[in-house]
Amino acid sequence: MPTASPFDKEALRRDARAARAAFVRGLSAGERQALEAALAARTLPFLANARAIGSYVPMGHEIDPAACLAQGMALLPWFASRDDVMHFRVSGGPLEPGPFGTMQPFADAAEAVPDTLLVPLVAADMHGNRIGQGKGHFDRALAALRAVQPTIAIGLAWDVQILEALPADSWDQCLDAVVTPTRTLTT
Ligand SMILES: Nc1nc2c(c(=O)[nH]1)N(C=O)[C@@H](CNc1ccc(C(=O)N[C@@H](CCC(=O)O)C(=O)O)cc1)CN2
Ligand SMILES: Nc1ncnc2c1ncn2[C@@H]1O[C@H](COP(=O)(O)OP(=O)(O)OP(=O)(O)O)[C@@H](O)[C@H]1O
Repeated sequence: MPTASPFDKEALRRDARAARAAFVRGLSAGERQALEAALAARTLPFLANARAIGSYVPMGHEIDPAACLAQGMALLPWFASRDDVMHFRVSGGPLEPGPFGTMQPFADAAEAVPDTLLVPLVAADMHGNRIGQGKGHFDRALAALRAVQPTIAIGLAWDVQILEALPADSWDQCLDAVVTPTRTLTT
C-alpha cells in the first residue's frame, strides 16, 4: 500500500474540498435533490440487512444521506467534547450543535452500536481508501467497532469526489463500498 507524507494528504484534502464545493455550488436545488434520490436508490441494497445504521448530518457540501434512511431511524455521531472519541446515539429527537460544527443528539439519547455506517468523506478511490476531515474520527471508530463485530462502511459521495487512487496510511480503515448518484464501487 502506498504511504503518503502528511503534506500529500493535506494537499489532496484541500483540492478535493475545493472541487466538491465548485460542483455543489453549480447545482440547482432540484438537481441536488435528484442526485440525492439516486444516491439513496443505490445505497438501499447495502442497508437491507442492517440492524443499526450509523449516519451523519451533512455539513458544508457533503451529500445528504437522509433519503437513504427514509424507512427508519439512524444513529448519529456524538461527542462529549472535542477530545472525546466518537460515539453513536439514537436520532429522532431534537439535535444540538456538537463540538465539530455538526448537529448531534442530546446526551440523554440512547447510545447504540452500529453494524453499518454511512460515512461522509472528502475524497475516496476505487479501492475503498478515504480521506475525511483529518481528525481520524471514523478511522478510530471503525477500528474499535471492527475489533468487536463485522461492521460495514459505505462511503457516500458526489461523483467528483472519486479519485483514481489515494494514499493510505496504516491506520486508515477501508470502506466496503463507495456509492455516488451514478456509481456503486465495491472494494
Ligand atoms: N457531516 C459530518 N459529520 C461528521 C463528520 C464528518 O466528516 N461529516 N465527522 C468526521 O470525522 C465527525 C466529526 N468530525 C469532524 C472533524 C473535523 C471537522 C472540520 O475540521 N471541519 C472543518 C470544515 C471543513 C470543510 O470545509 O468541509 C471546519 O470546521 O473548519 C469536521 C468534523 C463526525 N460527524
Ligand atoms: N485507530 C487509530 N488510533 C489512533 N489514532 C488514529 C487512528 N486512526 C486515525 N488516527 C489518527 O487520526 C489522525 C487523522 O487521520 P486521517 O488524516 O486519516 O483522518 P481522516 O480519515 O481524514 O478523518 P476523519 O475520519 O475524521 O474524517 C492521524 O493523525 C492518525 O494518527
